[in-house]
Amino acid sequence: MSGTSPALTPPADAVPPVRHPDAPAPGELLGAHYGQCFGCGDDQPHGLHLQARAGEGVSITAEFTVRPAHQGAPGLAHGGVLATALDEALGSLNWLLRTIAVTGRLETDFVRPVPVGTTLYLEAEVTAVSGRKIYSTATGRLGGPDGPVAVRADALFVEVKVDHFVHHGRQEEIRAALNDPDQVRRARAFEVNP
Ligand SMILES: CCCCCCCCCCCCCC(=O)SCCNC(=O)CCNC(=O)[C@H](O)C(C)(C)COP(=O)(O)OP(=O)(O)OC[C@H]1O[C@@H](n2cnc3c(N)ncnc32)[C@H](O)[C@@H]1OP(=O)(O)O
Repeated sequence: MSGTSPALTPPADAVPPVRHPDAPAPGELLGAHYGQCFGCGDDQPHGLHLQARAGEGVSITAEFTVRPAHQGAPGLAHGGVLATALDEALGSLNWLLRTIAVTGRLETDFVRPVPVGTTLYLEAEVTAVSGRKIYSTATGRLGGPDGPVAVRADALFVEVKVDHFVHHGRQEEIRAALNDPDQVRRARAFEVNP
């Protein structure tokens, strides 16, 4: 069974997404938005270490290899881990729009079991934008970019200001992120919609 709930159907006044002129070129790695991010952070030992690559338009590709630490059932990936990989892939799209946004809603279909050792080939794209609301969709395929779909997700991200993190996050991490010597990562986190 699959389908998208009405909350994830763009309204009639939604417009196609516009790739930012300074977005990374197709084929370029996006890099992490925050070193400690569970989805993409290089400095996060427990993380998924997802590396997204810019595609055409407002799309990305990424690969995620399921490790023993990601199991739910014996030998199979935990669904929550797969949803995290999809969430991260979808979240990375916002860098191509140069918008900071957080996941408001994420609907996931688990179509096939994903064994440990498998590499999931993820593709994600923004489909529409309506004010602060960003609609996007993603798939994860087994064995290669043209392999069978194992997971898919539709999402609504909501644009926020940097204040969102300053108000809700812990001061020590915010300060560390502001002082990050990696200028691109700092720009991704804080300078896109002052
Ligand atoms: C320190 C480093 C910084 C890093 C920066 C990069 C960060 C990247 C991180 C990436 C990590 C990976 C990604 C992650 O894991 S992001 C982490 C997981 N997500 C969150 O923590 C978000 C928590 N939620 C919120 O903060 C608020 O609820 C938000 C900000 C989402 C909205 O509250 P806000 O008060 O601002 O706005 P609003 O309530 O007026 O809503 C606005 C519009 O949106 C519509 N709507 C809202 N929710 C839903 C829903 N569930 N279904 C359907 N629609 C929904 C709503 O109807 C309205 O529509 P309309 O009436 O206008 O038509």
